[in-house]
Amino acid sequence: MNAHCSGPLDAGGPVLLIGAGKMGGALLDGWLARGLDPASVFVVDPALPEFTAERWRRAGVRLGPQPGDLSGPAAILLAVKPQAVEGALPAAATFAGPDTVVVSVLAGTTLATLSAGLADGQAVVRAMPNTPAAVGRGVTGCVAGGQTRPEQRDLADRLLRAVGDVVWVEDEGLIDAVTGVSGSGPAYVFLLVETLARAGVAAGLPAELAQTLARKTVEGAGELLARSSEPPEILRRNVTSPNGTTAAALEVLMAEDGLAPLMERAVAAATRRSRELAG
Ligand SMILES: NC(=O)C1=CN([C@@H]2O[C@H](COP(=O)(O)OP(=O)(O)OC[C@H]3O[C@@H](n4cnc5c(N)ncnc54)[C@H](O)[C@@H]3O)[C@@H](O)[C@H]2O)C=CC1
Ligand SMILES: O=C(O)[C@@H]1CCC=N1
Repeated sequence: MNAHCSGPLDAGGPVLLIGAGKMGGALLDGWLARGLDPASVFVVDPALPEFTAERWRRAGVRLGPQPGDLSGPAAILLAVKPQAVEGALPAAATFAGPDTVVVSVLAGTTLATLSAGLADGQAVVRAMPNTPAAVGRGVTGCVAGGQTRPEQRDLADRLLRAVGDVVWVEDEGLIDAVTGVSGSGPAYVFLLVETLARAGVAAGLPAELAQTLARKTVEGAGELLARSSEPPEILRRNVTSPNGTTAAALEVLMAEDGLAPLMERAVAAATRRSRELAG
């Protein structure tokens, strides 16, 4: 697993995180878990919960740096909500130096928007991670701006790889669909747990038992998928006895109006929303 590559994570210089909520916080925890020197990590976030701030402060992370405390970090990781980009980009521009790579995880925020708020020629990477990053099992799709040098792209890759796998695309237009599949994807899986549990209740199970069964089923299936070299289709077939119970369920799920068109519509909606956010 890439998140567990050998040797402590080395960014070759300070790293500034702007926005340390769910996604930024997961990245920061991943960096610390991978051995990045906490004294080289700076965080700007005006609304951190005190217990989170205290945990990072105690780890040695430096919170709320002023421009004089840090100039030209190796990387700036931007992880505010897309709607807050206009407030956060000036801060990034203030701290960035000519060799800083600015890595954004903001949904629907294009390389052009990022570049417009930064100095001419600033290296920029647009990335789309997902929340399993919080347990080192994320997957991030990225695209690098034209001004980004190979070593800056490598640094972005190392920082994102600290929390899971990383894939690069050359065409920025693909990032909207990456968002629709893997950025938002964990929510679809959690909804599956919720709806499977509800269906269990409808089939006669007590609610708590249905929730346990649904949750453990998705956890176990995910782990089996992770550990198996078989494609999901084979793992599905392994559950399905001819004329058995699974076949009966799959007849519903794989019908013309079953899960496939529903998932296609859901991913298309997320992809479309990512494009809308880009304006
Ligand atoms: N949550 C998810 O599943 C994923 C989120 N993303 C992207 O990550 C970004 C952050 O999302 P979440 O972490 O879910 O949101 P969040 O609300 O948990 O975190 C955002 C953080 O930014 C801080 N913030 C707001 N304005 C700021 C400013 N001007 N300067 C510094 N910090 C500021 C807030 O206090 C907050 O802690 C979004 O752009 C989202 O599109 C990307 C992939 C997955
Ligand atoms: O819902 C969102 O907009 C963000 C981006 C991908 C996951 N969460």
